[in-house]
Amino acid sequence: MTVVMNFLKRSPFNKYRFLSVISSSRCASTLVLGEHENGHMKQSSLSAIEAASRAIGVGEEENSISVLLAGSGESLQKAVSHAAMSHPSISQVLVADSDKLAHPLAEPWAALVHLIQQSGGYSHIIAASSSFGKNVLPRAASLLDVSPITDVIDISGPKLFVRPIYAGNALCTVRYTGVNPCMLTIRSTSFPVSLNSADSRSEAAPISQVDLSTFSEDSVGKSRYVNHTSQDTERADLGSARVVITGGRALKSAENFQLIEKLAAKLGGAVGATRAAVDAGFVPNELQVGQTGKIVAPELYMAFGVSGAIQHLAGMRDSKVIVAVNKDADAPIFQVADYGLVADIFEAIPELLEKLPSKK
Ligand SMILES: Cc1cc2nc3c(=O)[nH]c(=O)nc-3n(C[C@H](O)[C@H](O)[C@H](O)COP(=O)(O)OP(=O)(O)OC[C@H]3O[C@@H](n4cnc5c(N)ncnc54)[C@H](O)[C@@H]3O)c2cc1C
Repeated sequence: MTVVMNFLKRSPFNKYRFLSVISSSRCASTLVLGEHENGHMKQSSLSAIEAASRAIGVGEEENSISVLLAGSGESLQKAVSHAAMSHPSISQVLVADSDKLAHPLAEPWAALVHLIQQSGGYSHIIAASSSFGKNVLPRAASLLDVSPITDVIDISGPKLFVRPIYAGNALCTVRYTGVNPCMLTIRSTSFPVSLNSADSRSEAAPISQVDLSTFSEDSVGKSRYVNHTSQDTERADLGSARVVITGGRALKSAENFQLIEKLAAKLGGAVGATRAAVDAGFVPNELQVGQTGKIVAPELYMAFGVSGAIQHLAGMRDSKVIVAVNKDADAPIFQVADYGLVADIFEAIPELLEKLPSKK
């Protein structure tokens, strides 16, 4: 289905651009899968709306964007009110209110998307490349018998998308030539929502209830909700933080990793970790940055005792300013760093903690 057509060299990270063909059609009507927590639509879903509004509508006369929220109870109602005011491009908010959808489980959600597509006939369905989106979208695509395009970082036209391949060492341009809907997951770091466009509506978008009378029960009960743990809300969210302070295996223990946490607190940033640090049990898995962890692109990324393995770089190389501290002058992290310090982290971090002013 995917045909590689040409190769273009890309600098400075030795990336290559491929053009491959998957398929095409005209008018855009987009369904965005909205994730919500504590009565708020998540920032990553706002990025999915931003992606839909910025790019899918290119060259189209009209691009209507419907945002789908599912769940039950007060939290859903609050999230719906938030979503309806959250972005100027939203045409309507669709609400699927049912106990069967109380938790964001992939199987009932995929069945819901299938049901809505039957009546809505959307040209595009978009979700953020979060655990939720990566879980739901391929299942829904399978029910709709289309091939999804994942991890999109740029949209050149309604059916023309750019996505990284080979751990971010190459970029692939994909043309979708399949039938509707064209289904995408997008990297939220590539579609930041500007403060001007968020919260800039004077009136709430219309809200419609989804008719669930034909919702299939078959999908319910295939997976079971156990519990939900959420990151410490005091700390900046790793996926959207402006500053990320990351520690590697060199920290040696969970106790020493507190140096990274103290520095992050001082700079008002989020804590990140390499897979080696996670595997060694210094910090939980949710802090892992990289190919198999979170993708981040903060204003400032500081890496302490991180070698710069290709799988780690895949998750942070798009950061605006990269600072690396490593005692090995030949560590690969220095090849992507804007500022590098060859030093022992157990000397450098305490000195930084002492000399840096605290964030107000
Ligand atoms: C399929 C696959 C997926 C993967 N996904 C990820 C991923 O998502 N994220 C990820 O991070 N990794 C991932 N990895 C693992 C990756 O290949 C590396 O093993 C890992 O990133 C290394 O972590 P590290 O830099 O902390 O450790 P190391 O490679 O051991 O590097 C430690 C560094 O610390 C330096 N150092 C040691 N002591 C000090 C000191 N006192 N002061 C200063 N510097 C010091 C050393 O010079 C060295 O450069 C993946 C691997 C595979 C195979």
